[in-house]
Amino acid sequence: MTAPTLTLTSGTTIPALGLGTWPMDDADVATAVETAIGAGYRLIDTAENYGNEAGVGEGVRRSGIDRGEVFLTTKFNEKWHSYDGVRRAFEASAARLGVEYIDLFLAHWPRPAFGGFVDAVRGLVALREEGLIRAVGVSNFKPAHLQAVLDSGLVPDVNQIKRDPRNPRRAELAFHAEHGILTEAYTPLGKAGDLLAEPAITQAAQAHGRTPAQVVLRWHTQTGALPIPKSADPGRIAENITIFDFELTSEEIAGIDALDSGDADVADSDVVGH
Ligand SMILES: NC(=O)C1=CN([C@@H]2O[C@H](COP(=O)(O)OP(=O)(O)OC[C@H]3O[C@@H](n4cnc5c(N)ncnc54)[C@H](OP(=O)(O)O)[C@@H]3O)[C@@H](O)[C@H]2O)C=CC1
Ligand SMILES: O=C(O)C(=O)[C@@H](O)[C@H](O)C(=O)CO
Repeated sequence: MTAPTLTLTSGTTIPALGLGTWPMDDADVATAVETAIGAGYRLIDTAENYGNEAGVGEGVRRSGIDRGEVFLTTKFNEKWHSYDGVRRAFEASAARLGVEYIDLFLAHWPRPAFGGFVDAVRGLVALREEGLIRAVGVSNFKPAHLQAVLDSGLVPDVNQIKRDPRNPRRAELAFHAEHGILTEAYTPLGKAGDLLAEPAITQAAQAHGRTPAQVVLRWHTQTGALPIPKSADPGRIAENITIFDFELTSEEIAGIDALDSGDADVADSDVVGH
């Protein structure tokens, strides 16, 4: 199954679900990416920090798909947080991936103590204007970090944050929506722990003849986020994208919404990151 597309604020289209690739190494990720593309995935998420961009590029090439058919996302670390640094980060990531352009390039963490994230976004916008990247992204940015970017007249296309039914991040999603920023959800399955045994999820799964993971991923897409589940298993890779042919009811969504722990289990991006 292929995911439908969404349109980003800058006009670029993006598949509505992607494959996460951390912590796969180059060899494992090449196999997973080739499998995922065969299963219909068109969005792959990687990062400089994962050390597997070369494997992602290899998987895309092995799949035989045209470069233009796949939406490649990668992220750069704090050491590149300056206007010119972002260009060098782009050149390094593009070389490892073996591509001429990157679809979505993200500042992986804001690292406010370093003081360069606004300049980094400015550098990303310049790369987008030159056609070297198609969309501008950030990750783990709090609304306050985004506000500093917005105050500089810059609007990222995407903020990738941790999100699952116990951590629905409603305030962040509302802020993103207000400013035309798409929310990507990382760790969307809560790492497939006991979340998947929650009755609100298993009951919906039973009602639709689906798995709990499919229900959680469908919840993400029906509540305004783009999930990037990681799997290295061919069966689960296919399972995770087969979610666009059923619809959760508003009662089922409300039941899953009620799993909100009220105390987001999220790393403090004023302090941690890379
Ligand atoms: N921007 C950031 O700072 C961060 C970004 N990320 C990105 O988000 C991606 C996803 O997040 P991640 O933390 O991996 O967590 P996920 O919530 O995607 O969970 C991944 C785990 O769930 C298992 N799994 C996958 N599908 C299923 C299924 N259908 N049924 C049961 N188990 C399943 C996987 O095992 P198996 O492989 O065996 O299927 C793996 O153990 C990362 O790979 C990375 O690309 C992650 C963390 C931080
Ligand atoms: O997975 C990510 O994107 C992260 O930022 C970290 O959670 C992860 O631990 C990492 O990048 C390790 O290299």
